[in-house]
Amino acid sequence: MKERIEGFVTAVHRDRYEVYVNGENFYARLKTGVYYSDEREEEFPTVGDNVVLAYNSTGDSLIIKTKERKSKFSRKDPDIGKGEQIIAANFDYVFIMMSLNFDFNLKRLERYITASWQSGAQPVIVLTKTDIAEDVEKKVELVSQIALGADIYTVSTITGEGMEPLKKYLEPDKTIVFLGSSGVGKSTFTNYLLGREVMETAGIREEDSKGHHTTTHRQLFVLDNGTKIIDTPGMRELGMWIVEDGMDYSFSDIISLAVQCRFSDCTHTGEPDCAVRSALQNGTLTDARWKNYLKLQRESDFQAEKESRNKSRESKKTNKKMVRNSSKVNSKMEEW
Ligand SMILES: Nc1nc2c(ncn2[C@@H]2O[C@H](COP(=O)(O)OP(=O)(O)OP(=O)(O)O)[C@@H](O)[C@H]2O)c(=O)[nH]1
Ligand SMILES: [Zn+2]
Repeated sequence: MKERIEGFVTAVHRDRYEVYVNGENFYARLKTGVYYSDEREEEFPTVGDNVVLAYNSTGDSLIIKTKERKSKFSRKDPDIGKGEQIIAANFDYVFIMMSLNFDFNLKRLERYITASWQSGAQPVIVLTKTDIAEDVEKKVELVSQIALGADIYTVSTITGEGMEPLKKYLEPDKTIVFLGSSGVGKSTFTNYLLGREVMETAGIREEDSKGHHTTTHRQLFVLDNGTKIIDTPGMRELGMWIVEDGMDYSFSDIISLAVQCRFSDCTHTGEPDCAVRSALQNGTLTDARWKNYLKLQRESDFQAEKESRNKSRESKKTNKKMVRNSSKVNSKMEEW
């Protein structure tokens, strides 16, 4: 019998995964019987996922299980029946990066913050390019009004100003993802953390199905001290989806309250130490706003239920389609 080991996914390619186990990166494939059966028991792994493998010393190992995720970013994808495409998993902090000059936009920031709380991780707001920005103090004040529960930092990766305090997030066993528009300085920031190595050179060469060599990029870095950094093209696209989709993300205040409740599954209907109820009592959260939020939730629950009904009806068809789509998504990542 093959040896069973655990590791985490550092890159997703067309039909191969890079998995990191005890300081070593190697290739693995999904075990067909587990991942491609009609009653697919396991979620397809994504970057950051902890997986169980049947180790093979002479070739690709086989991934036999995707372990439960503590956090995830996903995107509803109408093309795949069940409709969820997981972008990244198991991160602790979402560094929401926004530039203090041309890119500064509070509405967008609010969406990023809400999406980050919903992912199950902690948002950290990093306002970049202080060296070329104006009215920094005023902008920070505006951000603090919508950032409830998230810490705010201002940095310049060019001068190094403000970078020191962020080092406290770089703990071993913590994982960080970056969320932000193109050009705000995510790569520059990552290179700074990596000691100014050039990210581009971290690419690896892989042979695609037609025998062509394609250069792909690292999707998860491990810093010397063990901190993991996820930087996938999917995260870059996610930023755009969050901005473009029709969902109302303007309830970041309520979501940041809810994560402060004593119980993580608090229903805010009478549990002790409920941050939502106490905000309603002291007036920091108005009744009207709370009711509005509940209404929105009911609507999205109804939507989700409808989707799952449709899904079970089309279960068989969907499963086959999902397999096709997942390889499409992966190949899209490679093109980046
Ligand atoms: N003045 C100034 N420029 C910066 C700073 N950080 C990044 N830049 C510049 O901003 C530009 C974009 O930076 P990137 O790090 O590539 O931005 P990105 O967020 O990774 O962008 P994408 O790769 O498109 O997602 C580059 O020209 C950087 O040199 C900063 O703190 N101050
Ligand atoms: Zn509560």
